[in-house]
Amino acid sequence: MGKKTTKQVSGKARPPLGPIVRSWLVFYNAASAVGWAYVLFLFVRHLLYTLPSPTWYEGVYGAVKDPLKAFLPLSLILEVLHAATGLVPSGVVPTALQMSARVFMVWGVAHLVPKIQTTVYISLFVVPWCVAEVTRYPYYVTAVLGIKSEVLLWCRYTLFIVLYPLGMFGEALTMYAALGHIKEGGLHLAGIPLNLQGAFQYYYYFVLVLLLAWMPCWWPIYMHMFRQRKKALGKPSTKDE
Ligand SMILES: CCCCCCCCCCCCC[C@@H](O)CC(=O)SCCNC(=O)CCNC(=O)[C@H](O)C(C)(C)COP(=O)(O)OP(=O)(O)OC[C@H]1O[C@@H](n2cnc3c(N)ncnc32)[C@H](O)[C@@H]1OP(=O)(O)O
Repeated sequence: MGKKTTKQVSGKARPPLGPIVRSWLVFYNAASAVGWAYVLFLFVRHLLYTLPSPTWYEGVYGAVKDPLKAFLPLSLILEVLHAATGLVPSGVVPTALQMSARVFMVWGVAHLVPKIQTTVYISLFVVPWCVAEVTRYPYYVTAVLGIKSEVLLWCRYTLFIVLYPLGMFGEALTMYAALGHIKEGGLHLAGIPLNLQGAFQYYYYFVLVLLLAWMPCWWPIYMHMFRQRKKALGKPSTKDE
């Protein structure tokens, strides 16, 4: 009833954000941007220390693992909570799939399978994650504050076209390579080898099923991003909705 609403990329009309929600989202998005920028910084610093060595990639996981292990599970919970409570108009399912996929890659694959940590595959997904997030979160900060930044808007809804397939293939290759090590009994928890004769032998099948699920789960999210892009960067509609 005469309530002021704004219509945005999500296509959902929603009332303007209150000061507490706005402040929280600015804080959360700014902190996330800093977190991802820090991971990218650790990666670049590692490159500067190790290049042109042909084995530069071996220490990448060691360089970036601590912040990733700490803040990815927290951001999974918060992003899903934001979407589920309507604080942000994101879909709960794509958000939950996207974030749990990342937590799984770090904790369920890289952490548990030490032999995978020194492979080049780690860089194939960590770099696309970082590049996507150092533009996505600053874009959200400007969106929440009502600031228009054409550059951030363009980056948020364009870079994913390349980064998403790259990240997905990096993740899939990592899982595929990890399967071989898991079969050989290369599953470790806190440095202790896990007994593959016991319940942990099922972990091989668990990772295999997820690897097979990656493609069908990834494609709808990628298509979702193209729809968002069309709404964000497409020609403005002349129709008044
Ligand atoms: C053990 C279980 C494991 C299960 C795994 C199952 C398999 C899953 C396979 C998945 C494959 C994943 C591959 C992937 O990991 C590879 C990569 O990520 S590579 C790097 C490139 N990636 C990206 O660019 C994607 C980054 N992620 C996202 O964009 C989101 O997570 C996603 C859910 C995919 C899409 O987000 P969303 O729907 O929210 O789109 P929008 O950004 O357009 O937002 C819509 C509106 O909501 C507002 N919004 C959203 N978040 C915020 C926020 N934090 N603060 C403020 N506002 C926010 C946004 O502004 C839009 O608002 P409006 O409509 O008003 O304009």
